[in-house]
Amino acid sequence: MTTNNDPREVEAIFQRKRSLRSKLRKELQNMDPIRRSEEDIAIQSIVLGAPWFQASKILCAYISCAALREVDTSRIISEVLSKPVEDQKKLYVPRVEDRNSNMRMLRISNVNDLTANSMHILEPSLVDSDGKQREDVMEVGDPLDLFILPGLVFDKSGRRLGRGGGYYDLFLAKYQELAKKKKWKQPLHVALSYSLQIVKEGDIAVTSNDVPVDALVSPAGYIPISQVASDSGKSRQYTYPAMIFAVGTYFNVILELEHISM
Ligand SMILES: Nc1nc2c(c(=O)[nH]1)N(C=O)[C@@H](CNc1ccc(C(=O)N[C@@H](CCC(=O)O)C(=O)O)cc1)CN2
Ligand SMILES: Nc1ncnc2c1ncn2[C@@H]1O[C@H](COP(=O)(O)OP(=O)(O)OP(=O)(O)O)[C@@H](O)[C@H]1O
Repeated sequence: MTTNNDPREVEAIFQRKRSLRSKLRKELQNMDPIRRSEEDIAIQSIVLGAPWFQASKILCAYISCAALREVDTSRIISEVLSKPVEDQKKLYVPRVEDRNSNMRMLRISNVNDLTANSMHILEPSLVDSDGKQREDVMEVGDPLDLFILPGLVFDKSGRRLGRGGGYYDLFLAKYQELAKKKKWKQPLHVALSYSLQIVKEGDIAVTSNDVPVDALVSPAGYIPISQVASDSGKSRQYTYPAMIFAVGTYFNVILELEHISM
């Protein structure tokens, strides 16, 4: 991350971002639809099978918009919502508040909770079907485990370029503050990306507001970037004390058995 205060430098970065965004928008529009749907299936299968997804209890995900050529999340969303409410992961999805980059993440427990907004993206209403105020992720007493993030362009150092609204960067910054204040572990930030959306390092210009991701999921697999992401990718995590305990228990059992057979 760079701290840029010089307005000319910031303007140059915004210009580079705008031109990269328009290049990628075109490439996504031209992507072969069969390839796109194959990649949608591959990416979502990787997420659904991942230990960090399966273990997550509270997560935020985006509701994909086909017209924007976003990686499909419908299988992930329906998998979460297919469980009875009492066994369901708590799922929070974006709702745009205003034009000043403010969005909230509200809980849904059913796909019928969503209606299209002015940008044709499905969003939750403020109140649920019982007239109750929807739960906001910023007001949940427990830490979020996972963010499943959209974006237009990514690189393998964790840089992410969104659609230019700044909604996610602002929201992620606010959530990071909250987690820090509460002394919670930060949630894993995972972005979903078609293969053509990953560009070489150095191509994405960033400012100090851009929040990096921990990992990418592309059709080629899970791409961990941060140390937590590498650890989260392992299906079983043994800490040293746990290993010593396991080995100790093994020898105790052997000794007990020998004792019995004597
Ligand atoms: N599925 C999804 N939901 C989301 C986001 C997102 O990126 N994806 N957002 C993440 O911020 C917020 C909404 N922000 C958005 C920002 C721009 C556009 C959009 O239609 N952009 C057009 C270009 C508009 C223009 O510049 O004239 C485009 O990208 O083609 C949509 C949503 C909250 N919800
Ligand atoms: N933490 C923040 N606080 C205030 N403004 C912010 C913050 N993050 C981003 N913004 C503003 O949002 C606008 C767009 O930012 P940027 O180009 O980084 O968006 P993006 O990464 O494409 O979008 P998004 O974060 O929604 O995916 C900029 O004007 C930027 O100043």
